[in-house]
Amino acid sequence: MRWILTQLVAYAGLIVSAVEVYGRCYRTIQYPDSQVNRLEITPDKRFLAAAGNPHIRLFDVNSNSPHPVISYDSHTSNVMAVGFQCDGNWMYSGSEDGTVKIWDLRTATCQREYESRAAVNTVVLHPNQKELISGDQNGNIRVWDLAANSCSCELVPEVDTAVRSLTVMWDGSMVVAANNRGTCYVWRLLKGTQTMTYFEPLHKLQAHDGYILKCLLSPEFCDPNRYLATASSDHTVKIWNVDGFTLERVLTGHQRWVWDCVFSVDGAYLITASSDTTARLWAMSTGETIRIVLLDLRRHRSAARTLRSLKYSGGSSGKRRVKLETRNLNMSSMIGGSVSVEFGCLRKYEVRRLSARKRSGRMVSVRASVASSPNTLELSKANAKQAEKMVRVGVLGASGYTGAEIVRLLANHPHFGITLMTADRKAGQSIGSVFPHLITQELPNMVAVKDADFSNVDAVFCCLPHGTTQEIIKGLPKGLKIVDLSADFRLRDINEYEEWYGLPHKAPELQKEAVYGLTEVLRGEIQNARLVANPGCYPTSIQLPLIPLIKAHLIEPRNIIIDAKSGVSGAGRGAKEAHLYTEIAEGLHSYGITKHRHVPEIEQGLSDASNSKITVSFTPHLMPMSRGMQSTIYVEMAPGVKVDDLYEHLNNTYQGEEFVRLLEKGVVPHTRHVRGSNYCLMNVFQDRIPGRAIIISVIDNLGCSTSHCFLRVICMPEGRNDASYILSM
Ligand SMILES: NC(=O)C1=CN([C@@H]2O[C@H](COP(=O)(O)OP(=O)(O)OC[C@H]3O[C@@H](n4cnc5c(N)ncnc54)[C@H](OP(=O)(O)O)[C@@H]3O)[C@@H](O)[C@H]2O)C=CC1
Ligand SMILES: CC(=O)N[C@@H](CCC(=O)OP(=O)(O)O)C(=O)O
Repeated sequence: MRWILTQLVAYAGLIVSAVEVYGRCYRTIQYPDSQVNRLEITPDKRFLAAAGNPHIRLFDVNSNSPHPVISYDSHTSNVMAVGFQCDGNWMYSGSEDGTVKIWDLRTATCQREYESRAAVNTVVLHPNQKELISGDQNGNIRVWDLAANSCSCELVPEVDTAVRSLTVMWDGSMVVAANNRGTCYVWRLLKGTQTMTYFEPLHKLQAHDGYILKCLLSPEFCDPNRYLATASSDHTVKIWNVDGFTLERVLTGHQRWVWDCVFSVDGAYLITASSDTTARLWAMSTGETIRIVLLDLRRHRSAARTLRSLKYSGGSSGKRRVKLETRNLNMSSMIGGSVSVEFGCLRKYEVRRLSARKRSGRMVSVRASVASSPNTLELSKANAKQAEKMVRVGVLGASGYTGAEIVRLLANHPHFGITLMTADRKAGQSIGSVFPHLITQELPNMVAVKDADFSNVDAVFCCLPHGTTQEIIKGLPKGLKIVDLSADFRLRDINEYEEWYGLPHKAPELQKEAVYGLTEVLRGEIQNARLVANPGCYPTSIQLPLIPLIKAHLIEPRNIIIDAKSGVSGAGRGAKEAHLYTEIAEGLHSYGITKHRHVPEIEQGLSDASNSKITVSFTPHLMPMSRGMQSTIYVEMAPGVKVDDLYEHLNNTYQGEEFVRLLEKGVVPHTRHVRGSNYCLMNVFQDRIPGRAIIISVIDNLGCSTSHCFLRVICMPEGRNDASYILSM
């Protein structure tokens, strides 16, 4: 038997590696400008579709050309689902942009588009080839009747619980939807009178405690036995007997989330793919692992999202089966998300005959190429515990104020493990000895940046002083996702950086790819960025209220006056005379008047919002408090605009945002109310001078700004609070 594993890596760079069962990668295809979420092979096995962001690209399976044959370009966000009509005449896709599309394969034109109104996570084609079924992030399942060209049915099994995966029985008799709460909903599919297919509720199955990332019904050749496989974030895959939905087996062995699974054509095997960087082949008869393939992620440690999906390209598509062409178990691969394993497709009788004749040979071949286990096994005990988590994080500058804050927020997080921490003067020390509140955490000791090993790191928080950061980031492995807390990559114009920071820019090339990490404003761009420049504390508190008001032309872009105050921790932990207790306590003072380094950052963000150059008067003050920040902003309203309009607009803008809150009218935000939190609280008041308004915005400089783009998402409510979402941020 020969398998092909195809592996996709989520971030820029490598995407598809095809791996034979012998463990040898025989082809790698680059998809340099996006992550890849899903792969699928055409029914004729000639082309591989890779769903990225926001495009889908088709590669010739049998060619060595690194270039796609064609690109499908009209989605505007991550494409999460892709598949083909059984004759390969058209392709369907579903995207986080909230649409399901149908494409003419040859001309790459979008023939139809259906609005789902929420990010689409999964789409399947009914075996009748006439209905698409989609599942979305808000928990809706919709049936799109292709003949009527409309949505013929809408089901909401659990409100606001993301539908992660859908699967239809090969004969079109049943559909299963799996969700983020570990629940499967099963419907019997009946021929409808008004609509093509009628969904009759059949069963509700609490399959896992964690998320179900993939559910899959067994193929035709498995009959009369029928199984449902569910792959979960709890590291297991469960096999359910569809007859009564009793638990048949629990497949244990993966060390991290299991993203995908696929049955062999005869249903005798299951292949699973996990973020532990392995794919496993399981015998359905015993539930044992026959083979583990280590997917080569050495260069792509950041790709926890990598091993998303396995798919089996052979077999039937219901009654209208795809052309069956191979006699032995050759596979034309396909994938979804990241990994695809493929067996060839055989007629039913051929499978039976072959499995009887060749099974032993197949087993030998499989056993012979068991791969070694991942590097995580070599880690120390503390590290190993952290490395088991979904995303492995390195904190550079963990002995500083912001670094410690990130360690505090991540140390007990279910999906994030801290596998590396660095310090400068404190290199060699434990985090508990520097910050005793972290003494109970099992974390690795801090090391100097030059001694850091990034082989078990997926993402890095760089909490180093500005000026030191550019060169350090330049030297980091290219596959890492980086959130830089310093100011070193915030200014697009490097001349401005040099002018305001008085330093030469040492990584102009990297500057071009850096994305400014103000989540509420630039979430889409941040999702695709490798290097995110976390906003400064003052700019965070100022831009969050002003950007929406400027964009909506509710305030004048001139005469903006900002009076801002910061706690002393804003200056970092390094010893400076100006920050001694005796210099700070019992008084306040202004600093950086007209020349504070945050001015160009604030003006950059506001100018982008207005599409014209905005200048501001900004004066920061140091307050005798350890943490907290207030910006009091005086603005001129546009003609005819009232304070209530500003209020309503901010209210609407931030309604869906967890961490930005507009207080009740008249309520004054206090820095004490946000201490230790991620929140930005704001309010808007009428000035006594007609036509002017006063905006007050408070944050915790160490909480809100430190953690702005990344941690805000980590702390998102259920549904978005998962590592895959964060890695795609
Ligand atoms: N404080 C705040 O409110 C905010 C700060 N920021 C930015 O975040 C970054 C970190 O700030 P903060 O945590 O306050 O700073 P700290 O001074 O508290 O910490 C700096 C960290 O960097 C390490 N470090 C210092 N110099 C070097 C060097 N040359 N090479 C390698 N490591 C070094 C220090 O190690 P050691 O302790 O061993 O010397 C320490 O771990 C800064 O760029 C800051 O501008 C961003 C948002 C808010
Ligand atoms: C009190 C104090 O000194 N604050 C710092 C800013 C702190 C901050 O968070 O700015 P960055 O994110 O750019 O480091 C200052 O005024 O320079």
